[in-house]
Amino acid sequence: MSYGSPLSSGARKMLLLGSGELGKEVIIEAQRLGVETIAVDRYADAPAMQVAHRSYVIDMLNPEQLRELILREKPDLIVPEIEAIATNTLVELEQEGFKVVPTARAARLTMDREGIRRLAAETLRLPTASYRFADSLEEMKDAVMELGMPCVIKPIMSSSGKGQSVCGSEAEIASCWNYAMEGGRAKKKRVIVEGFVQFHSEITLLTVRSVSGTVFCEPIGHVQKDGDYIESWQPHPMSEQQRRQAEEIALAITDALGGYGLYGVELFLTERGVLFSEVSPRPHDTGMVTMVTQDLSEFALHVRAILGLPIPGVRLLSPGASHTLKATRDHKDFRITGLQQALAVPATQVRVFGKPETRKGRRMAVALSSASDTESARAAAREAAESLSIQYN
Ligand SMILES: Nc1ncnc2c1ncn2[C@@H]1O[C@H](COP(=O)(O)OP(=O)(O)OP(=O)(O)O)[C@@H](O)[C@H]1O
Ligand SMILES: NCC(=O)N[C@@H]1O[C@H](COP(=O)([O-])[O-])[C@@H](O)[C@H]1O
Ligand SMILES: [Mg+2]
Repeated sequence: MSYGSPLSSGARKMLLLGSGELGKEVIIEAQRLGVETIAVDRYADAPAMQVAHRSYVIDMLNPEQLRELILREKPDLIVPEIEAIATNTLVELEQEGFKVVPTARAARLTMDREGIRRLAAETLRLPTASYRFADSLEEMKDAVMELGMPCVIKPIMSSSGKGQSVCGSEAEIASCWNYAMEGGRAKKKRVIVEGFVQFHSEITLLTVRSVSGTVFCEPIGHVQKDGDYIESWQPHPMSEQQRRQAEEIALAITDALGGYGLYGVELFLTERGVLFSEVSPRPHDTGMVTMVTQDLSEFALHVRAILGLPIPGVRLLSPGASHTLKATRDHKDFRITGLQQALAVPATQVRVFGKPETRKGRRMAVALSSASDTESARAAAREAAESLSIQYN
């Protein structure tokens, strides 16, 4: 394989659909290999746009706008960075000869919770939480009564916990439905109701499919609040049996989705074994920790894999942890403070995403620490993240 310099006629062009903090790191890694990068999102000045060669603001859920841009740019690689994309258009474009990462089908199936859950639980027979789908408050009531409480209600199209709630009593059913309707991103009024899993811990198993075969990273443990991640660490201690089950599940789901790229397989570790939760066909937020733990971060691995380059192995260089900084209100005029104190914590780095606006609960930065053990790394990353704050003017 050979290609010219970025912006020359022989350049290898990567177009990223979604331009958040994860995409920003993907673009940086692609540029390190001399790839021309184009960032796309629904709003201007998104993090990845700030480091790409050029960028576009479009409604990525609009099939015409998406097709028009891709035909204009003719990228060598189309790299979905979020779920909210007109994925049927990606399927068509793939049939027309474009390369969608890892595959257009993987993007389509993971775009909504129903596609991936039915593939995992019904086709592949992987163990998951019990679940039902519902299209109205009435149907949801029946599903909740059938599965029992507590249960978890999620819009079928949402991410980072948006519109997700735990229903603990009959009196809460209507407010859970309303919350899901507000938090879902598409017009679809459909929810998944899941039995509440009493897990000991939950992990992300980063799984890379490349020309060299499938490679697993060390498991990443994480803590979520309101459906969104707060801290993660690597490696997470697991028994031999748990590790075997986790890898079997990850191999089954990633083989079924196919293509080259890095997948984030989310799993619950429970008394009755390892359960599949969901999978991202792209770098995972909890995997930002790999920027300080591995020789190749999850972003470097994704880029290598999708370019068709070899990945002979991944080395964990040190235990490490990440801890997020989240905004507490919606604002346009703000400053991030506390870097002085945060970076005084030994073996610690910070990524400030550069998002143009805050929203309540929006992730704005992350602290990353390495240490001789994960507990010390967690304490350091927490201390650094808690030193940071957002000053709203
Ligand atoms: N059935 C369940 N039982 C118990 N906890 C759950 C269940 N489903 C989800 N959770 C909790 O909520 C978190 C977020 O859920 P999920 O991953 O389905 O949402 P998401 O919006 O897709 O998040 P993201 O986009 O960040 O991956 C999980 O990591 C877990 O902590
Ligand atoms: N759990 C998925 C996830 O973390 N996705 C990351 O968050 C961005 C959206 O952030 P925003 O909502 O703050 O714009 C996405 O673009 C991606 O980088
Ligand atoms: Mg998740």
